[in-house]
Amino acid sequence: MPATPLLEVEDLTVLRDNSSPLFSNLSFTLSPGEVLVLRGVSGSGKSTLLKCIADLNLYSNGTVRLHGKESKEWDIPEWRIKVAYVPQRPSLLPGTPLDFLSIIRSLSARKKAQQGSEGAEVDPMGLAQDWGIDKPLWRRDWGTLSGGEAQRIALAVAVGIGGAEVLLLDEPTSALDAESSEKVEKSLLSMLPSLEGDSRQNGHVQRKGNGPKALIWITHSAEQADRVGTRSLDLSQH
Ligand SMILES: Nc1ncnc2c1ncn2[C@@H]1O[C@H](COP(=O)(O)OP(=O)(O)OP(=O)(O)O)[C@@H](O)[C@H]1O
Repeated sequence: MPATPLLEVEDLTVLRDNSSPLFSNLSFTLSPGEVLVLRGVSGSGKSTLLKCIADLNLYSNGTVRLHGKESKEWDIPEWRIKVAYVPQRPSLLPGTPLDFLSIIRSLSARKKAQQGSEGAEVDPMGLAQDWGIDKPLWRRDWGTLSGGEAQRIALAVAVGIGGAEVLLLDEPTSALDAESSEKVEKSLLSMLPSLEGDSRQNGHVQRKGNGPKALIWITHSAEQADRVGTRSLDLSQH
């Protein structure tokens, strides 16, 4: 019997307001170590697909499973942590990044206490600092941060609180310069587990396996898609 996939999307259909499908009967699976790059013209439904997977958007048909279980079989905080959506514009969040980190930490601490698990953790503030974010920025309102600062902080929180198995990245480096973007790419890839028996795993990055197990990554850059992806899906064709 084949092993249960890490993430499984089956026959997912989302309708537009006028009832025509945005995409229909979309199916794929994701294994540990994979980076699925989502491509497609603007408006083809890439963000909507990530939000459906994160259970933040309704869909008219289909199933999403993590380790063989649908979101309703997990409790919601657990699903939010394990299948974490990192928005394209985190600067729309209320309060400061530090407030946000405390809320997420209390949710995940409660969960871990219930499960008695520790889980590998990367310090979000340390990680963000590696990406050029000084500590005082965590005390500023999201709305006062630049797009690139907010993106790096939101990513560091998603990775750093631990427990995220699939990270859903909505153009995570769209506001960054090329150098910062490649730094973020390398550290995200380095946290993945290795993809067994597969040569498409961004060979130059040493994998430590201390972070999320797999990524789904929206990008409009063909170069970035080549650098990070082990596989790609073009939503314009669905
Ligand atoms: N809440 C909503 N209500 C109605 N329509 C929506 C909603 N969210 C998204 N849409 C529409 O669904 C379509 C897909 O949007 P989505 O943001 O998923 O596209 P995308 O491929 O991520 O685009 P981009 O590359 O521009 O970010 C668009 O036509 C958008 O206007």
